[in-house]
Amino acid sequence: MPAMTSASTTCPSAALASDTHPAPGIVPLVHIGGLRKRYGDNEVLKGVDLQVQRGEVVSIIGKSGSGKSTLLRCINGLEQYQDGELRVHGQAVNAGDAPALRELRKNVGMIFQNFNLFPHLSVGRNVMLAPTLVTRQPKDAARHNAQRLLARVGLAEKIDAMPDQLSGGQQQRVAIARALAMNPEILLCDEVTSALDPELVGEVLQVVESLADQGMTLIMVTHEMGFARKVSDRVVFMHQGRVHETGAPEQLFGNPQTPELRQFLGMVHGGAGA
Ligand SMILES: Nc1ncnc2c1ncn2[C@@H]1O[C@H](COP(=O)(O)OP(=O)(O)OP(=O)(O)O)[C@@H](O)[C@H]1O
Repeated sequence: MPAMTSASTTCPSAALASDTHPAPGIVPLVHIGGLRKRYGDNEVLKGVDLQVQRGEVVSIIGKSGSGKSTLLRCINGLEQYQDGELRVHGQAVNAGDAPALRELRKNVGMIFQNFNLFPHLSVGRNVMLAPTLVTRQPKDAARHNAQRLLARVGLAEKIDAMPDQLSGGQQQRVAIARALAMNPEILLCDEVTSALDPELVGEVLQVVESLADQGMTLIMVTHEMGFARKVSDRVVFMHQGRVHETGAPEQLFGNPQTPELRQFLGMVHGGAGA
């Protein structure tokens, strides 16, 4: 994980909402500028700016309804946006362009709150599905790859089990293995522990942390403040559809600059150590 610094939390003004600027010549893996997204009359993203560098671990926090999931879904092309720039790997993300989306999904994996495994397919077939369908990987190679990925999430022996034979934590770990099957450069994690019983949260966070340690670029929406503080290079606080404050975890949690962030941290876990 590269050490990221942010000027944003040192300047308590409009700069709070601005993002870290990469050194000249370094193209961010994800570039988001002035992104706007509406559902009908409800403008959910009101000009989001965010740059994510290769290998960076970014956590997005904020109140319910602040637009966190919508932002992730835009990055993965699951939602159309109305205005602004959104580029992954230098390529514009356009939810209406099916061939471009197929390419995007090879680079960007996503894990959802509710696992979204195919219930009628075995664990192994769930993991093999995208490589065999999208990149026409031969079945033997895909199964070998699935075995390797399931071992990585501690579930090698479950390759022939059905999803309903697994606990929620195990299902989520299969979902992570499935997301890794296309060898993505970026993993988007949308509240991946929210649907789990508390005793199953740790095993999933451990897998996510190991991916972070291995250099995976991660953008995570999370309500696990302690986890965000521990694994992130940078934390982004969203408020009312904008990036309101951003910075290194120790800055953001330890020295919040805006009343909105102070209030939010006060609401969750008594401030996650803030
Ligand atoms: N498919 C949709 N159609 C219409 N409105 C939507 C849709 N998805 C989200 N919204 C609205 O967009 C706003 C932001 O939702 P979003 O899920 O992005 O927030 P969030 O910050 O991720 O919240 P939470 O922490 O509760 O998941 C909310 O007002 C929500 O009702």
